[in-house]
Amino acid sequence: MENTGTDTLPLNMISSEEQETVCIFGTGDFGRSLAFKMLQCGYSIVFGSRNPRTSSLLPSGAEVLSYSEAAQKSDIIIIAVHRDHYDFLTALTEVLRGKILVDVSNNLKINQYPESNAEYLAQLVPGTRVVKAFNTISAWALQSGALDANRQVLVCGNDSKAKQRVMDIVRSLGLTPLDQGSLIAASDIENYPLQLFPMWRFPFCLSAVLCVFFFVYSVIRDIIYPYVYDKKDNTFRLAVSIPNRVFPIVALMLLALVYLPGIIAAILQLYRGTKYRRFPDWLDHWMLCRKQLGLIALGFAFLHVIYTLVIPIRYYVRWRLRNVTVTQAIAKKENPFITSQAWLSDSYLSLGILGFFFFVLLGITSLPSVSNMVNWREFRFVQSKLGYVTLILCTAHTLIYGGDRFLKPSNLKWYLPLAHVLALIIPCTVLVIKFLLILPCIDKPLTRIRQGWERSSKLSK
Ligand SMILES: NC(=O)C1=CN([C@@H]2O[C@H](COP(=O)(O)OP(=O)(O)OC[C@H]3O[C@@H](n4cnc5c(N)ncnc54)[C@H](OP(=O)(O)O)[C@@H]3O)[C@@H](O)[C@H]2O)C=CC1
Ligand SMILES: [Cu+2]
Repeated sequence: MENTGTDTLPLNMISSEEQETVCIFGTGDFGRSLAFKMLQCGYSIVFGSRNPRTSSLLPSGAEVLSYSEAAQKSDIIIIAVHRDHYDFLTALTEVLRGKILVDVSNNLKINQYPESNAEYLAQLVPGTRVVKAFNTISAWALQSGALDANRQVLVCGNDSKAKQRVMDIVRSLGLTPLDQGSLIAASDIENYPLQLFPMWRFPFCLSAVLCVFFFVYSVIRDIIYPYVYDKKDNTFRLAVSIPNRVFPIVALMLLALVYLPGIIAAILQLYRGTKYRRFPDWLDHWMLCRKQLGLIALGFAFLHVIYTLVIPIRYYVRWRLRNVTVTQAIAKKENPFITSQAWLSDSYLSLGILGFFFFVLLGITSLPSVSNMVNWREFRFVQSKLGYVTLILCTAHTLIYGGDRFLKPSNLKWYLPLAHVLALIIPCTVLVIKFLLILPCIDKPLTRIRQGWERSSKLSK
């Protein structure tokens, strides 16, 4: 078989007038979209197809040949065919020898096959240089030019020259290649487009479960209980009062859960006496999604703030205020001003405002554009110190609110403060243990473990 002249020249030796020819196998959606884009960027395209004839669907300017004819036109061949149909390539082994095959395929499920599609292709057609690329870009995005969402093309392959050439093509299409290493990375790259918010799943599920639990609890307490015992219709509370009880509780619990894994990890390290042992998988995963947990908590805190701001304009609140005033006027009674009450109410509001302020600051510093501007130590300082300040303020806010509302002797019924007690268990535990951990008698051995002292002293023995 004879090769045409250009395909053996490296990219940088081709003069600017001469277009690089790239071959695309498969005239389906993806093959066409990629060809369209590449033609725009000055490549010349040869399609390989089972029935080579030009159709109106294909971009003009592209040649369509049979698979084996097309393969001879270029030393880069993009395989825009589904993995299930790769078999025909075995018959082309001789034509394809030494060429770069670009595997763009995706699967329908995560880990659908024992080996990645790219590794399978490399086994199927020995003597070729397989590079995985383009699978993270959709045909639609290529054609519509709507590439602001995801411009990143993950690339991997065992042959570094081949990989480099594919990355050059990616770059010339206005996309950003990201070198992921050897072909072993292909299975991760293939799973990537199939994942649905992997880091968000646990935080979402957890917050949904917490919301439902506290919502049901509040409905029983504020609506069903008064109805059964006093025949009072409190259903209007479903709209504002109950959400405004559920959201702050969930926000506080999630914020505490951001700091709980760090504490569990510290206890584990203290117990094991070394940092050189892997944490259990659940703890690892929990540590990795702390940022997502924190951002969801911030979302709930936002909702709590907004719901709280509308309290004065609620019909029920205005009605009660007027009613109490009128009743007192008729009875010629006056409410004494209780300074301790004023203190309690003002301090819990102030703690809430400050807690929210630090919470927002925490959220802002976790944005990549901000965290890129601080070094690791500064980032740790902000996320840890500021985080604990936020947690302390929000816990104190809830504590005073709960105490003020529910621990008055007249209100003290077992079912009343349960939600607040539950909400406070985790934050208080986290804060108490954190306080113990910074005591010198515990902090010193922990620091030694974290600096790897135990290991070096063991090694020197
Ligand atoms: N569509 C997308 O958005 C994306 C697709 N991909 C990947 O690109 C590859 C192609 O996808 P797409 O273009 O959407 O798929 P299509 O079904 O639209 O096209 C597949 C092409 O494969 C060729 N083919 C070769 N052998 C066979 C066979 N035995 N049966 C059927 N077709 C065969 C056909 O071309 P011909 O008739 O010319 O021989 C056909 O047009 C897939 O591996 C996919 O995972 C990756 C990222 C995004
Ligand atoms: Cu509050």
